[in-house]
Amino acid sequence: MPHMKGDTFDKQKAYVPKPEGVFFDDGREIELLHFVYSHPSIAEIRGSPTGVLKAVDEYGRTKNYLMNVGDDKGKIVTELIAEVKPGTMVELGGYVGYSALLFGDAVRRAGGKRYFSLERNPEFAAVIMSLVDLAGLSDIVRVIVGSSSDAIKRLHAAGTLKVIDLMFLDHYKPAYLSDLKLCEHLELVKPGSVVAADNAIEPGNPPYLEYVRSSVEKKRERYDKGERNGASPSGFTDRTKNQYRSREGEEKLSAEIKGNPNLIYESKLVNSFEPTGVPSMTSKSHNVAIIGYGLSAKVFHIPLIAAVPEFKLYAIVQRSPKANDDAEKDHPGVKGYRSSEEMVNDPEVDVVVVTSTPSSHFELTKMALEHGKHVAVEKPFTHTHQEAEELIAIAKKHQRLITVYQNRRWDSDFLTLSELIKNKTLGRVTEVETHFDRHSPKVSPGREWKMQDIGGTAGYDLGTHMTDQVVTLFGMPKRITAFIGAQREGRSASDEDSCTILLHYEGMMATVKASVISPEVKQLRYWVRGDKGSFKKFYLDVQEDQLKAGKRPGDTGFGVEPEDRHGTLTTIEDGKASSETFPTVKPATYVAFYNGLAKALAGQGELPVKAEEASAVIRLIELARQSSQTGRTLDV
Ligand SMILES: C[S@@+](CC[C@H](N)C(=O)[O-])C[C@H]1O[C@@H](n2cnc3c(N)ncnc32)[C@H](O)[C@@H]1O
Repeated sequence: MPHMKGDTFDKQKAYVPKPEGVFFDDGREIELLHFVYSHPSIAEIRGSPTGVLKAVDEYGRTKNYLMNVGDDKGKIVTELIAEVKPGTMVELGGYVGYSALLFGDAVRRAGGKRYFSLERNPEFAAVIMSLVDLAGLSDIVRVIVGSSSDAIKRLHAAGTLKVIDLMFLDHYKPAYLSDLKLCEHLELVKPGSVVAADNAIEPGNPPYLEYVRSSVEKKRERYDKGERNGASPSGFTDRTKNQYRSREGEEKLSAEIKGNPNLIYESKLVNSFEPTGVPSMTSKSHNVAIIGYGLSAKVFHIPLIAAVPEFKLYAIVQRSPKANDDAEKDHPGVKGYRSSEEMVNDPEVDVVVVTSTPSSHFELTKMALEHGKHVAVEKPFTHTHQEAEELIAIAKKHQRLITVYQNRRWDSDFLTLSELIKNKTLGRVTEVETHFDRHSPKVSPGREWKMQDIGGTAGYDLGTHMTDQVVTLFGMPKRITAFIGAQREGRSASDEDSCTILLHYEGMMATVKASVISPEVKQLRYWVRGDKGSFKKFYLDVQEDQLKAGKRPGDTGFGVEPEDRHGTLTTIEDGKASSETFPTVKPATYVAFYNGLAKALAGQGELPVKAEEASAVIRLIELARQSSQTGRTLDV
């Protein structure tokens, strides 16, 4: 798409700024008609869509603000029209006809037949008709007066509208999703249809964006549950919700419609400018800088960031690139920094992702926060929980967000287990075993150097993942007993490579286990028992291996566990046990972490992992190591 961040706006064509209070329906629309019809060049304007548009722009520049799509954003859609060549195009929300003139003309030039402009306000609709007539576009543009959902139903029932090749959504924000689902339901929007939505990011339309970006599986799950459009819109400000209320009354959404969950949307965000010169959409896109260019950056963070449209990989800090390992070569166009100090002074950086060695997390995170950046820290958050608390305080002071990449909260088998526990299938849980075992009896320095300066891999690496999962499900334990040591031959006990951590709860014990000596055909992952059932699961989540093999979020099968790896659910009825394979849920995938962060940055949700939660986990790891060193059970 042509208009990306960095493009400039031609100030000469700027409309007058949008006023804080009333900005439409105060007589300006009729005044616009008089302005156009009494224009000195009316003779040349007649019959010319471009001429009428020019006159409308002149009014917006010299008289009053108009909520038109404008020249810049308009270009994105006219280019789309030239590409898609729609036979039939529909716009929801016509206002004074700017988009109808611009796009109706483009549809005609691309060989299309019909442009429907749906406008709820009859006075605005009359303005559109008048300008369309003046521009000589009456043969192609039809203005339909009424609320979009009623109009769509009527056009469909009359057989006038059979398919929508291209749809432009620019009306009542909460109706974007309900009207899209209505069009899916009536099979007006079907495979091959293209939908362009204005203001999806700014001022924002989270329900719509979430829907078009959801997987078919997720949509189907909701559909099967009977989820319909909410009659009362959520996720919008009152100003947006009530925008047209005073004149038009309450907007009625077609709440009975469930849509077609089987459609797959390819979703793209495009940055541009409002006709006033205010950037549209760009303001909420965040430049990300990654500190460190090792496995974690390459395998996890970079592909996941690339999957979230609100983020742009902007810079990578790599201290010493090598001929065969050079971030700048691997990512042309991304800024390369040799030092984090230099990077944090770059005002373009919005979010810093810290993937360097764990012992450096504290200092680098502190520095980034103090330079006004939001920070996502790779796990383990810090070495000590005092450090973690200090970072939380610094983030608060600077009003920045801080989160920790505890990605295993989005392991598909963990989400499956969470479901089983939440819906009480297992009854009252009495024992949890969570394992991260492998058979690697030889020391492999490549894997472990990263953790050596904070005491080996066991507690801080695998321990933090698994403890975080347990705490996410059950909260903080009351006491802790641990054995953390070395299983590999010839290692001193302080070279921790394995751990058994017992987390004591009221009436429940959780065992967190990481072993490096575990000769098995298939490794145990979870064994969770309750008074109604038990869940046993082998194998690890597939995402890490898939990412390492080059598979990317959005690729077919990403995150999906093969059926022969699914877990077993055993339940008891009348004292008799029976077992069945229990399907692993379809994954939210690790992208959920960055999607959550984007939402939190937009003020539309909580952080995906709260730093306080990650700090509590570090505290448990510290206690576990202390318990192991002293041979005692410790209170938490
Ligand atoms: C942002 S303006 C449209 C601007 C227009 N597309 C352009 O670029 O020239 C939004 C319009 O949607 C109309 N509208 C709001 N809710 C509507 C609904 N449910 N059905 C049809 N039109 C609606 C408003 O009356 C307003 O004129």
